[in-house]
Amino acid sequence: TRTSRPQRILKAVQRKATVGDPQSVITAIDHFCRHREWAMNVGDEKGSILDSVVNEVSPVTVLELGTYCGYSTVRIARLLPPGACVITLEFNPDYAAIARQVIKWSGLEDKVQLVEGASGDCIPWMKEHFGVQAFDLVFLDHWKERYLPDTKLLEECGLIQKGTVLLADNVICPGTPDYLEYVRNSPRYNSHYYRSHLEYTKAEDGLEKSVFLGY
Ligand SMILES: Nc1ncnc2c1ncn2CCCCCNC(=O)c1cc(-c2ccc(F)cc2)cc(O)c1O
Ligand SMILES: [Mg+2]
Repeated sequence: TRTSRPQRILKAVQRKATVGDPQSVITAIDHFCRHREWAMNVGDEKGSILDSVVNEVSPVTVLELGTYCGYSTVRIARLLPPGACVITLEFNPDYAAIARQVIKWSGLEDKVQLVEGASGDCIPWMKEHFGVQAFDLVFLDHWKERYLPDTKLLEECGLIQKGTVLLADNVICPGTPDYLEYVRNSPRYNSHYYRSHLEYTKAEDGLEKSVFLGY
């Protein structure tokens, strides 16, 4: 097919959503992915859980690993008060280009910093480049085998401090067994599993919320 799936998702947003209305962007993507073409957005069911965690934490600085088309970036940014922001890392330049347009359509570009690069390369530069002290919330939604090494990297870089909340997508499907084992058995995390479903399907999946307790 001539266009990519992310390009078709952007088209659905431009056709169905209202500029400056984040909820209409979210609704347009969910409708397209439920009725036209499945895509790996966190989706509406897990997205509601994400919303509740964002509201509970009311973070000032958020890190998102894995932007894709910007669906969860918009979900997070729309709930942030003025002065708060989400830094989102995307490895794939084609995905990043689409995400920038989706975020712009939602009118949330002032609350979002999209960085193109691999998590392992970018995380060590976070403090220096973005003046981040520590993240209040980290949403993990990138390569599933990178969840654990990147969590350890965030700890080593001092970007996770007492009270930082990690929220991980896909801990069942596709699954992140080594990450789950780590956060559930570490004395330095308090973990809770929010049972849900893989976006737009009946398959089980869920989000794991882990609060860092400090050293
Ligand atoms: N900054 C960075 N650093 C490292 N990797 C980076 C990155 N930025 C991007 N990536 C590379 C991530 C590529 C996408 C990751 N997400 C996934 O792979 C994913 C897959 C499914 C899925 C489930 C069942 C199926 F049958 C098929 C697929 C569902 C999901 O919700 C998923 O999030
Ligand atoms: Mg995911």
